[in-house]
Amino acid sequence: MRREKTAVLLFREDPREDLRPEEVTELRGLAEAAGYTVLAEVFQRRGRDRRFQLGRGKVVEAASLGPDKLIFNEPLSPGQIFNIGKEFEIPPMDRFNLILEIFASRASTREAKLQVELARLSYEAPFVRTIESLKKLSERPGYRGSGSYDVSMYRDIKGRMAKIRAELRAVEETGVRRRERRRKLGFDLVALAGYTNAGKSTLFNRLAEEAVAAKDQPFTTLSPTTRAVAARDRRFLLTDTVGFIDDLPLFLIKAFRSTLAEIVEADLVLLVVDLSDPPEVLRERVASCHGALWDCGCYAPLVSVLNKVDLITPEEAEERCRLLEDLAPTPVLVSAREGLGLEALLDAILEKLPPLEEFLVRLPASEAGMGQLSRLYEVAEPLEVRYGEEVEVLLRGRREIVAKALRGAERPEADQDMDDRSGAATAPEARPPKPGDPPPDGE
Ligand SMILES: Nc1nc2c(ncn2[C@@H]2O[C@H](COP(=O)(O)OP(=O)(O)OP(=O)(O)O)[C@@H](O)[C@H]2O)c(=O)[nH]1
Ligand SMILES: [Mg+2]
Repeated sequence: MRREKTAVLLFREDPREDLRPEEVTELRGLAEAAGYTVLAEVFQRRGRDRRFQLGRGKVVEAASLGPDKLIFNEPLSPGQIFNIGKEFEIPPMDRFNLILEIFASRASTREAKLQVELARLSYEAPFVRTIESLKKLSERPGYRGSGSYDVSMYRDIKGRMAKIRAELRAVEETGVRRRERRRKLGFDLVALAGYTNAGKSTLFNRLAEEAVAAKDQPFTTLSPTTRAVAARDRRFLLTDTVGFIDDLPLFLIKAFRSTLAEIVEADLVLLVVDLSDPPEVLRERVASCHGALWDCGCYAPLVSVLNKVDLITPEEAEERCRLLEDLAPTPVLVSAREGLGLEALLDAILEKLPPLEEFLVRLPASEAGMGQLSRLYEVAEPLEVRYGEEVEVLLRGRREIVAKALRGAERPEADQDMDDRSGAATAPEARPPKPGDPPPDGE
């Protein structure tokens, strides 16, 4: 088993300005989201120390607990990173490094991974340069403060960044095509969004378990963060995303957006809220989620998933629902961890997805007709099939998608990263002999 990672959090309070309690909660939340167990929180009210950010004594106190990382709330300068690492032999990091670490662990697509790597390099480049020059001055070689850099690394960074940019241009294109194709094949896309640590991934796993994963469907292995789910009589793709974080540094915004591409394409967004957050930050966080959704161009309908009800009393839950009334449309109370409220959530999801219609379709009882039939099965749910001189099939699905499948057109060439078994069913020669043969008429 992997040993757990530990950290001590260090906060410097400016003598002229109190530390906001939300800042403490947020740094703790970020550290936990990055997988650290927080051993202690250390506070000091003083002006900025040039060498260590906080006073030497406070850093000694933190270091004596023996954590893997010292996490500072305030941004560290390259010099401070160098000094702290050298003096206390525990790598320091600040809020930015922490957010980068979270993004790196969450990025699931190639594009997101590249964006995160690019953000990391552009952020660290000036640090590496400073640390290299400090190293040359220092008589102690082998310093490993903010990652282990070789002395010549700065020179390589610019080259690596250029390479990543080139690869990104190629990858962005395939992402767009993949999503288009998914849509053509009749899957609705449901995306989980919300503040970091709200419980999105926990809910994702629950829903994927609960709503029988559509095993026979070709998309179950799309990516670690997208699953095909069949709930009641509806199937959809469920996608987990990286959480929103307040005051995202500018250099990270692109990386963040690319992890959110799925949200922009979604037919429905589940906005997950941690209802156990203190009431004074709750509204602010939900509002900033709306802002982030708006910023990334997501205008899909929302279901508000008010999570972690197991941590509060029913009275508190009711009070907080009222508090969020105007910000949380279609609220559903759940506990992802305990599996409470999932049925009601599925009801809400199914109600909000674009409606399905029923169609009666007649196909020739030929090889070509059978090809069409299996293609229809890919994109719509068969309710009844009668075989006679013709094949009559009653289907439920989305009108425009059924129509396209019937035409058999729009078959993109063999695709990149999708496990697509539909190709076998509709070979090009098995397409309908008469184009536009029986149109779905909603009979
Ligand atoms: N008590 C309680 N804890 C929960 C519940 N749902 C999630 N958690 C806990 O909250 C923490 C964060 O959950 P995640 O599912 O990782 O949150 P997330 O929204 O995916 O976080 P990011 O990926 O960082 O944005 C974990 O420690 C979960 O075990 C819940 O219903 N009740
Ligand atoms: Mg998550």
